[in-house]
Amino acid sequence: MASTPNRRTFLQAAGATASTFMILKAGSARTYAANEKLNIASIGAGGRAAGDIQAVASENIVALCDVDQNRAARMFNQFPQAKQFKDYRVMLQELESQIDAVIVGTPDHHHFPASMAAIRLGKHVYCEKPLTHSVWEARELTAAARAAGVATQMGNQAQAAEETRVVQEFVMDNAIGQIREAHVWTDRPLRGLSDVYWPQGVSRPTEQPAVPDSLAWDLWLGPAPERPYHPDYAPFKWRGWWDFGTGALGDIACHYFDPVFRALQLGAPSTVEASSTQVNDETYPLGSMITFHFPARGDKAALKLVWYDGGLRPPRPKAIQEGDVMGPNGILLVGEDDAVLMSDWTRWTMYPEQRAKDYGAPPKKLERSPGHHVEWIAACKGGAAAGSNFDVAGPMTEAILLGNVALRSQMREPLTRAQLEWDAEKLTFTNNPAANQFLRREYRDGWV
Ligand SMILES: NC(=O)C1=CN([C@@H]2O[C@H](COP(=O)(O)OP(=O)(O)OC[C@H]3O[C@@H](n4cnc5c(N)ncnc54)[C@H](OP(=O)(O)O)[C@@H]3O)[C@@H](O)[C@H]2O)C=CC1
Ligand SMILES: O=C1CO[C@H](CO)[C@@H](O)[C@@H]1O
Repeated sequence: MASTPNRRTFLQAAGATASTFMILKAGSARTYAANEKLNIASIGAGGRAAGDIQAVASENIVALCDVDQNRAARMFNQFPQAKQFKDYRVMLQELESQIDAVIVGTPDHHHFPASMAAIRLGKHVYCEKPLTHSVWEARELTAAARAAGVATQMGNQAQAAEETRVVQEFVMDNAIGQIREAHVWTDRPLRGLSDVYWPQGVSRPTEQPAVPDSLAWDLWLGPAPERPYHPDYAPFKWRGWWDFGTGALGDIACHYFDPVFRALQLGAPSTVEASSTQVNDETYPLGSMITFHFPARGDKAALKLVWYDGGLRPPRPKAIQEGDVMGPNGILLVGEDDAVLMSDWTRWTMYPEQRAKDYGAPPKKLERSPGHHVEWIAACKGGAAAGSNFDVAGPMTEAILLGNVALRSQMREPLTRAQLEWDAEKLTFTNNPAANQFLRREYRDGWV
């Protein structure tokens, strides 16, 4: 099933920004016959992208694009009929009329250019988390997807899980009373006490090893400023570098903030403030704490949400006895009378134990998901919007990435430890204009 010409809803004016070319043809959505399959292209075929491709393999996988032929080899072999590319710009141009939907499973610095290129052609998009690299990009991409009327999903798969429904039902049932405080923590970028997932708090390597034969380094860099190849960037370790990744916060918060945002119906924060170990211009710090304040919403009280990474954790609440595990990653909602709900991301548990026994389980009120990728495929075929469509994922990504702006602002005198006041409507910090420079980034020519 290929896109019909009237599925192409955008005309890109040269040099225009996303918000300047929202041209959507009425009635452009097409209908799908029963059992008709989507034609899907994937940008990224190794790493996480391989998992995303497998998850939609019941559709037609028509094209695979990866800058590293070795890492893509497994998917290339599994889908021999798929056309192979190294440059997604070329792929989208050549196969425009044969593609319905696109997966973006690249490192974070490509999420916006790749997703935006697909949306401009009227393609449905599944983009890995975090939705974008900068706050501005999240706003632009969300607006573009909405205007194009394409089906979208961000890759925070736990949004579809049973446990994410359960915590919402706990809160709907007022199980621990009004929630004014929440804490979210991760071990990233550390792996235990003596290992790391990826480097942070380091400076740029000076050695210049040869680029592996299988890797198109300039395409890997894409929109990011030019620099020599180093294995400390690709694969996987790009997460800790400002130019490529979004640090521990960008890596994990799209998973762990999601149930908090859903259960407590959070939108934009009113303030954000960071405290961390040393920050430099190359990498995110080794450890940080970021505090977000959210205003009251309907019957829900104002909320303080604190993020911890690099192995930092919140103080143990009274309700959780010493000896009870507060693992390397977790989420804590603090209610009234010392009651809390805590998750290790697989299961939510209420404390104190006796209160949990007396309460039991919350009434089942929410519809269950058929699966995260299944939701997106159904939405592409005209079904309901997926749970992390960009209207949901975009605003949460914006809020999360504000934390990185607060972190980076610490480097600039006189911004040290400033509490940044956020005007979401105007996409600007009102009390600290110097911080606004970190809301967006520059791109190399030819990418956005
Ligand atoms: N939802 C989830 O549970 C998970 C999500 N993720 C997300 O998935 C994304 C990818 O992460 P991860 O798989 O660890 O990263 P990798 O570094 O392994 O990159 C994934 C693949 O994309 C390729 N790639 C890199 N740049 C391009 C490009 N310009 N065009 C096409 N392909 C490209 C990589 O090639 P190369 O080997 O050369 O880099 C690699 O094969 C991230 O956004 C991450 O946050 C990651 C893990 C789990
Ligand atoms: O879920 C995940 C598992 O860990 C990876 C490394 O931190 C993340 O990128 C990914 O989103």
